Amino acid sequence: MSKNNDTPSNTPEVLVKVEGLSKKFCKDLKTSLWYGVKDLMSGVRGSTSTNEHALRHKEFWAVKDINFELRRGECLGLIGHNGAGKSTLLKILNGLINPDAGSVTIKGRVGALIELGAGFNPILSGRENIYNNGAILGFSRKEIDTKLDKIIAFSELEEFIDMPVQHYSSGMKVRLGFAVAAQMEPDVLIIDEVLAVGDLGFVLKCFKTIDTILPNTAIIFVSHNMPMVSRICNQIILMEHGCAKFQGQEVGKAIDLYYTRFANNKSNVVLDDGSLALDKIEILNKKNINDVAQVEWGSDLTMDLTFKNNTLKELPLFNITIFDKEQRPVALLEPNTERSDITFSTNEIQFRITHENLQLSKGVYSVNVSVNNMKSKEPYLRINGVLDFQMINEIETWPPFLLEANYAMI
Ligand SMILES: Nc1ncnc2c1ncn2[C@@H]1O[C@H](COP(=O)(O)OP(=O)(O)OP(=O)(O)O)[C@@H](O)[C@H]1O
Repeated sequence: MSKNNDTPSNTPEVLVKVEGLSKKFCKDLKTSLWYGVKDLMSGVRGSTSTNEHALRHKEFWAVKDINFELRRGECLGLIGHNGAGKSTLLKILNGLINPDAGSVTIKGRVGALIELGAGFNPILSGRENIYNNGAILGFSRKEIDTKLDKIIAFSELEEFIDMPVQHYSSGMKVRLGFAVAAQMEPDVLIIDEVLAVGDLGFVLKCFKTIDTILPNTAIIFVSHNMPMVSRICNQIILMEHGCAKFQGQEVGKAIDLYYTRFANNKSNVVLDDGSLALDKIEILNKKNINDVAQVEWGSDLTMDLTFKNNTLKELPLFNITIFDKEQRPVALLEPNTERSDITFSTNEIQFRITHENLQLSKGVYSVNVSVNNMKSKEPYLRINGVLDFQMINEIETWPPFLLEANYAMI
């Protein structure tokens, strides 16, 4: 199949077209087998006893009415909670399972990296599996011969290439799988979460390869790793219980929605020696929507904190850290000193903390508070996730800060 097979208008051709795709599963094996027998019998009789769009007792939609088109040069990210239906959708696309409704049209060769080790014969060596997989992709033995060295070199498995794949580690299987899938120059490349088990060096190499092949390939990428998704995808489907909850090219918006689903206001006391207890923490200049405090980009972040003082005789040190949605610390609010304006009594400790012009980029953040002895740094109290807040801004960005900038002629 030609790689420069563009439509006359010069828009890259559509390589994947998915229309009304749905797949239902049954929660119970016995019932599922019984439905299977019933369907088989009605198939033999030539009647259709079931409506493919209806659910029977104990059935549920693993994938429900998914529609999209993907062109050469585009990368679709599939994100969503565990069990949302991402892998099922990929398996339908790869022809591993049949849908109950809808259709899939794929043009060209499909390279897939779906389940770890799937597609490999465990008793065959890495080298033999390369030939097997190449043949499945439609390459002749001669064509595979010409690509073999490149595939082995990419996988960095030279030493182990004649060992049975069943003795490979998870990372080694992924290396071999990705090397075959990518080096065979597929028209459509399907990648499931499997990249997560590769080491950093290999993942970086995979990204570089994806960048190289993307102009000629349509890629479908499933991941829970949002930095990876934002790095390579130009469109997203956020799946929830089989359905597309969000679909479009606003990658940042989809990622934001994904994170909001996991935001919770449950705090977690990880250390408490009883010296003091947090009574109240509140963001002041916020808009409250759906229980999540919203802070406008560029406005001040002001929080009031009140602690019940049980035994402390001297002002402690307060560390307030802001974490992003991946639980990476992104900022520490400058700790207090002995001279800071803090109400300190034998019953209560109270203060207002302000950071002016907060320029964290759009997204959900959480706040951790730790309290230590001012001099010895001995810990009294540490609470993770005391509150969540959402930065709001029109500009979608992935980097943690969106810094105000002035432009001038020079
Ligand atoms: N063969 C099957 N029989 C019955 N139920 C299945 C089968 N395969 C998947 N499911 C169910 O379908 C739903 C979707 O599963 P799927 O593996 O597609 O989710 P996912 O979004 O890929 O999840 P994860 O993020 O955990 O990989 C789940 O409830 C799962 O239990």
